[in-house]
Amino acid sequence: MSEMPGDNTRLLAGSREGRDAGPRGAAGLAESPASPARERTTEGALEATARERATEGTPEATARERTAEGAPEVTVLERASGRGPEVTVLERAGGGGPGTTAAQGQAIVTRGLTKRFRGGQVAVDGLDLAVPRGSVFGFLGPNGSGKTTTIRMLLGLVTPTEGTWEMLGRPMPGAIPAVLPRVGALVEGPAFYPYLSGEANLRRYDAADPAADPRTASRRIGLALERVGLTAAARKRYRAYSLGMRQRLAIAAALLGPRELLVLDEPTNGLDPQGTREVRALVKEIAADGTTVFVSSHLLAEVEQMCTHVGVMRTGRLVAQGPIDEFRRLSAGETVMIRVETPDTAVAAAVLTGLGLAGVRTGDGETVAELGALAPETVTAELVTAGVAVRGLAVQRPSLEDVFVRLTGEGFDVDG
Ligand SMILES: Nc1ncnc2c1ncn2[C@@H]1O[C@H](COP(=O)(O)OP(=O)(O)OP(=O)(O)O)[C@@H](O)[C@H]1O
Repeated sequence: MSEMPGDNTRLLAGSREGRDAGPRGAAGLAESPASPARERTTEGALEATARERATEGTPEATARERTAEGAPEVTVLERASGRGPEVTVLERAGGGGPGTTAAQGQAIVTRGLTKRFRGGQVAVDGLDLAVPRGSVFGFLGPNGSGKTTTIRMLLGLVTPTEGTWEMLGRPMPGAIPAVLPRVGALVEGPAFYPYLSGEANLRRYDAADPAADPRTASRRIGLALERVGLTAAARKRYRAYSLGMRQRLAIAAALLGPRELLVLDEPTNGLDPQGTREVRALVKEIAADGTTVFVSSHLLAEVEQMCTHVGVMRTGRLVAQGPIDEFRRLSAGETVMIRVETPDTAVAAAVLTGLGLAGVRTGDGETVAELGALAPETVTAELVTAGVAVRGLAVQRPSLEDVFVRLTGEGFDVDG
């Protein structure tokens, strides 16, 4: 999505006025604006802040969960309100104590990054992002939640209204000339010529980069094609490429040169299932080579498959962030339910209550309870012994999506 011409937002630090500057025309940012207050936990732990987004005056409940022995602690402060809590689960930026700047362990750090478009639309609101080096960071959020705008700010294509950011340990946008050559990006797909081969297209692309040495172009292009698995199809015309091959060529264009960070905006959007699989596999391969990958998506399933870390956006705000394993651990700690399908709902309820299960309730042809530590086979045996006609029995374990919905109040597309 491109910025409106004449956007005259300005940097808080006042280093630039008026129009956005291109990547090479950017001036330095000064001090970071104050970040929102945030509950601190111990070194390496997750941090959490909760903000009320429901009605005033509701009682505040505090829940502290220790997920596992020695595991990072997640503090969830929530208001007992009708809607889900708004929780920011933030991993502390790379081991830095108070007073340290963005740690070298982070590929991207933002503080209070905000974009307000002309007309007042706040596309990104006070973003505090921490993307560890070596991670595959899934930037997850529904359409319109501010992912593209964030990526464009990170790359210096759109000027933030407020906030600061660092990439590869350097303050931006001042360090853009030094940093961007080490960053590959795919924001809007590059336009390729249909009648030229993949290789010839990359050659044109490479030639347009003033920083690229023409004497080493062939080597760069060969390596990029090899990296995305298109060496054999290098001389085929672009129009004969499948959707997946086309997207892999676009990623090759972002990989012309050694990159420490690859930024991909919805790289599987519009692809067929085969193309989607190819791109996901490629992302994993690139990450396995040591490149940090920051990839946006509106599909939770995709982020789950590809990513080691996740940041969740909703209406311009980052509502949860951390290693995907931590979210998995949270989901493992959630209540497992048992659902018994039976015409004998009252007897079944009595059996489950007798077994000490909590939250027993009956519905139309079913009895439901929290399974707790009991084995489902124990429950089944007791039901049968009591003469309950069991037509079906299901154990419902919460999914990662359940955790995200609880944390963010937001559902995600789960197809693909
Ligand atoms: N140039 C612009 N001028 C005004 N509003 C804009 C501009 N670009 C984006 N927006 C608005 O900012 C919000 C966030 O858009 P953005 O494209 O960043 O979201 P997204 O999460 O990437 O969604 P999508 O995947 O649909 O692009 C949207 O409401 C969008 O309409």
